[in-house]
Amino acid sequence: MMAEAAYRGTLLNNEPLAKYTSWRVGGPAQRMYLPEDKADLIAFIAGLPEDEPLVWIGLGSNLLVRDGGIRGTVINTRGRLKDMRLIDSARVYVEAGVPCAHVARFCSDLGLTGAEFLAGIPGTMGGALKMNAGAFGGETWGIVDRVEMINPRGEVVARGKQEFDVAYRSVKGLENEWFLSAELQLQKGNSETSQQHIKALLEKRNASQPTNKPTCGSVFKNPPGDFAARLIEACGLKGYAVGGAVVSEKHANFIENRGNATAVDIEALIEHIQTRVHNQFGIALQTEVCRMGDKA
Ligand SMILES: Cc1cc2nc3c(=O)[nH]c(=O)nc-3n(C[C@H](O)[C@H](O)[C@H](O)COP(=O)(O)OP(=O)(O)OC[C@H]3O[C@@H](n4cnc5c(N)ncnc54)[C@H](O)[C@@H]3O)c2cc1C
Ligand SMILES: NC(=O)C1=CN([C@@H]2O[C@H](COP(=O)(O)OP(=O)(O)OC[C@H]3O[C@@H](n4cnc5c(N)ncnc54)[C@H](OP(=O)(O)O)[C@@H]3O)[C@@H](O)[C@H]2O)C=CC1
Ligand SMILES: C=C(O[C@H]1[C@H](O)[C@@H](CO)O[C@H](OP(=O)(O)OP(=O)(O)OC[C@H]2O[C@@H](n3ccc(=O)[nH]c3=O)[C@H](O)[C@@H]2O)[C@@H]1NC(C)=O)C(=O)O
Repeated sequence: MMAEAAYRGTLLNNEPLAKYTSWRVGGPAQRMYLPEDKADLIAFIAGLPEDEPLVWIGLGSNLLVRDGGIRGTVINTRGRLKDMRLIDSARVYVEAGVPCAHVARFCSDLGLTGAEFLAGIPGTMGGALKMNAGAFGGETWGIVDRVEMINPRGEVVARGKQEFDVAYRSVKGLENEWFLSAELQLQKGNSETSQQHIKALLEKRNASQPTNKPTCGSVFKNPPGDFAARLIEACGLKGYAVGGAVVSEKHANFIENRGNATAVDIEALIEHIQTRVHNQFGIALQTEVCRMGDKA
């Protein structure tokens, strides 16, 4: 590792990850780096051995970290890389650690429209770019113009949207590069209308999803032409539990941690659901949630 004086952020050893994931499960990170700001993160990565395994996390709202934890260095942007500013009339610069909800609010306050759908997505902009997070007809890459990325040598590269192969909850073209920031292209609109839109979307979401429970959102992607939740409910799996992990009674594509779930419980429940849906409907559900780390 590099000399301590060379960076301004915080380096933690053997840091438990459960408190950084919305499911509240996961073993320790061998090392975790909390950068002071973007320049500090670039310097930190440039100073690492090129073969140091790097894993990035934002708000951990789409992560299943296994109980054995993660080897190498976890870059945690939560509460860091949080600059956001208006570039010109309808363009916004946003760093990877900014929560999606803050982007939605910032844009609506400025009378810019297009980012309202981000309001209820409990992740960072970095996670939203990686996942092409979307809701209620909006998708992250629908409002992205260009991004700034970093590679394992600490080199920063500007990339245009056309360099990525973007689809439903999928972004290809990211080999060994991570997001530092994005430039969003919004439309001029009306602040009050945007705020009302956000309110309506949050109400809709709270009515159908267990937003106050520890979950990772939708566990599975929707298969073409159908809904994972419909299939899981039709298999009679609402309320089905493995250890502390249970299929939500409110929304069948959500798995709740009842308080004492382990990653093993959650993975076993995921596999059980896949088997049951496959046996009954012949459909192989694909996970949306990102699984990482070692088994305990
Ligand atoms: C209650 C609830 C509701 C949800 N609703 C939605 C929804 O409506 N729509 C939706 O799409 N998702 C939804 N999600 C899932 C989740 O919020 C999104 O996928 C979100 O974009 C994840 O962001 P994050 O910062 O938490 O990423 P994390 O979970 O921390 O990481 C997710 C992935 O992104 C990678 N990553 C993180 N930061 C970076 C970076 N800077 N550069 C490169 N890779 C990075 C990680 O390595 C990992 O592979 C929901 C989750 C919850 C808990
Ligand atoms: N704690 C739990 O049991 C659950 C947590 N989660 C998710 O886990 C992550 C960590 O939560 P927590 O430890 O409570 O941290 P915080 O409540 O401190 O939230 C961290 C950031 O996430 C934003 N956020 C929190 N909830 C939501 C939401 N429902 N929709 C949009 N943005 C949200 C917050 O925005 P703002 O500053 O505007 O409040 C804040 O910027 C968040 O993504 C949270 O949504 C999901 C389900 C259950
Ligand atoms: C939460 C996420 O994203 C969400 C996003 O918030 C919402 C709103 O746009 O639309 C998707 O959910 P979804 O497809 O389950 O949307 P919903 O409208 O709740 O349900 C779809 C259908 O499934 C049925 N349904 C839903 C829940 C349930 O328990 N049982 C059931 O049968 C509903 O009746 C409806 O006909 C995204 N999920 C996926 C996998 O695409 C996420 O990705 O983590």
